[in-house]
Amino acid sequence: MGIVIGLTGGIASGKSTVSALFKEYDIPVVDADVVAREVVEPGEPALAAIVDAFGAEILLPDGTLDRPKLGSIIFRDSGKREALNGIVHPVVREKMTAARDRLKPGHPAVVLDIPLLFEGDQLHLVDKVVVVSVDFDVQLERLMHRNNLTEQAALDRIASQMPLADKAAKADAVIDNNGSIDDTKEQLKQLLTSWNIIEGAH
Ligand SMILES: CC(C)(COP(=O)(O)OP(=O)(O)OC[C@H]1O[C@@H](n2cnc3c(N)ncnc32)[C@H](O)[C@@H]1O)[C@@H](O)C(=O)NCCC(=O)NCCS
Ligand SMILES: Nc1ncnc2c1ncn2[C@@H]1O[C@H](COP(=O)(O)OP(=O)(O)OP(=O)(O)O)[C@@H](O)[C@H]1O
Repeated sequence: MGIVIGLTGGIASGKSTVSALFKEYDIPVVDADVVAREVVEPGEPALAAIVDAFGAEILLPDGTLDRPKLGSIIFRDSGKREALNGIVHPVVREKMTAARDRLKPGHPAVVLDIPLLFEGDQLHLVDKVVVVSVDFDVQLERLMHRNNLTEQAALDRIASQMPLADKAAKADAVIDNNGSIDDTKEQLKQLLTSWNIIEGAH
């Protein structure tokens, strides 16, 4: 029976980057962001609930969710963010739990990549928590660059989450992703070795 690792961090701190490194060890990763996209596809009940709460103008002409528009609303307004979370999170949690239970028996470790693991009180889903951490200025720079955001929009997104340092303080292990990908890869290898998930020579 595999150990369930909760992978979290701040927005753009490098969770997807570290997820890809876990996969190199054949450790399966279930990504909450991917699940959260699936549950709002056209025809899904969560999309209908979002339209009820935010109006039909939250849809693109083809009936799919206008993600940049919804993001520009909810990252600036905590009440609206809570309304969206209340619609999407229960469905995501149910699907993450099912994926975890399906994968756990066949693998030495399973990773649940959950950005809001702490904020959403989802610690009960996992056995250990790994936080991917970066300094604030690196996070801001990478976020602005990756999402092509203004500084203010990037600051709003960062402020909508628990401070990364608080997450790091609560983690079982912290991966420092300020340096190169190779530095990060080496830290993951050390961690998986010390938790007896891989052998040192791997
Ligand atoms: C607001 C939405 C439409 C914006 O979509 P967009 O494509 O721009 O961003 P994406 O989904 O790729 O998320 C990027 C990152 O934003 C952060 N984030 C997303 N939603 C939230 C939220 N509700 N609160 C705080 N941070 C969030 C996470 O770090 C996530 O990794 C989308 O993020 C969404 O539907 N969010 C609600 C669901 C959710 O909480 N997802 C996070 C994991 S369950
Ligand atoms: N060690 C690194 N050196 C340079 N760039 C990096 C490094 N790690 C990640 N990045 C870049 O920083 C950005 C954020 O990384 P990534 O997408 O992995 O973060 P994330 O935590 O998964 O983000 P989100 O919370 O939005 O899902 C990406 O553009 C990625 O290519």
